[in-house]
Amino acid sequence: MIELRDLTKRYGRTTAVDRLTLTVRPGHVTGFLGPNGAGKSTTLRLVLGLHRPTSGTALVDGHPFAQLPRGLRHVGALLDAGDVHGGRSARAHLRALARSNAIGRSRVDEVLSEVGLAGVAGRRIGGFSLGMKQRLGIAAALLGDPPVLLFDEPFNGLDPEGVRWVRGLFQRLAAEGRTVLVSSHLMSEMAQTADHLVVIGRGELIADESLAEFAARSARPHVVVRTPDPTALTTAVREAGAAVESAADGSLTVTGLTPAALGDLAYARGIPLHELVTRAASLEEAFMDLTADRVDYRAGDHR
Ligand SMILES: Nc1ncnc2c1ncn2[C@@H]1O[C@H](COP(=O)(O)OP(=O)(O)OP(=O)(O)O)[C@@H](O)[C@H]1O
Repeated sequence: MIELRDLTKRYGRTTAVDRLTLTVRPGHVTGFLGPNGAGKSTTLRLVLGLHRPTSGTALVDGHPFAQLPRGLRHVGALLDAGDVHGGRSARAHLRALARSNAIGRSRVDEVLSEVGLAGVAGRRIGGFSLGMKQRLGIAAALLGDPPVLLFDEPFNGLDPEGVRWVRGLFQRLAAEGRTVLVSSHLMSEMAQTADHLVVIGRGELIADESLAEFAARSARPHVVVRTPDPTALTTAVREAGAAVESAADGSLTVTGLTPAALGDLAYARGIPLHELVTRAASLEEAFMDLTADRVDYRAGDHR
């Protein structure tokens, strides 16, 4: 279990993490989401004791990580897959980690085959692709068979087969009763990976709930209509206080009216409708809505 209490980290005038209080529970894959610069990596680094909090606490199974001896047996983490000594072989890299954490040598070959790198165990890491480095980072996280695992953007550089494998691995680790926290800035990745979501923006907690609750709470149903008189319908919808957007295929997407209200409105104005369907907002849209006013970096934003 990971417990954050009022966790705050400031770098000069930037507040990267702002009074974050939450509990990440075992038995779940928890997706840790937020736009670029939201504070995800900083939070993971605080949990691992790589940075000191300005205030507040981060506990792993009741203790600050730095106080846990032989850390890899308590927490496995993949932070930056590129941050490894390129001159070493994959096996030598993992053996060094195993030695300093009092983990048996045989475990190295076990995790190498688990992540699919057994065939290249003797090759220099410097020649590895990004996807192979991600697999090596995952092997390092698994090395100590820890109850708590943290992964920062683990899908970077993985091919579709790799993505599917990582998803299955996370789900298995959670089913074994471990705490699995996975950061990403892409909701679409998390929708198929996590069963619980923690969303932050500008260092603050925005949501902490199951994937199903997130979808239900944030769903903003749209009604998609086709009419031979889109101009009249657009005017009518706007006069009714709802929003409407036209698509390249000629359809209109209406937000803020039920299908019945929209049908009645068109009937009252004598506007024929040729199609009327409801469409749930995607999780990606729900995420964008939720974080819209907490995005630091937006294309076309001149500040
Ligand atoms: N060492 C540091 N010194 C100064 N500012 C920092 C440092 N590390 C992070 N920050 C700032 O803290 C904020 C949060 O950054 P962080 O990397 O934790 O976000 P993130 O959610 O992981 O983003 P991304 O999805 O882009 O990786 C950003 O404004 C960043 O510029």
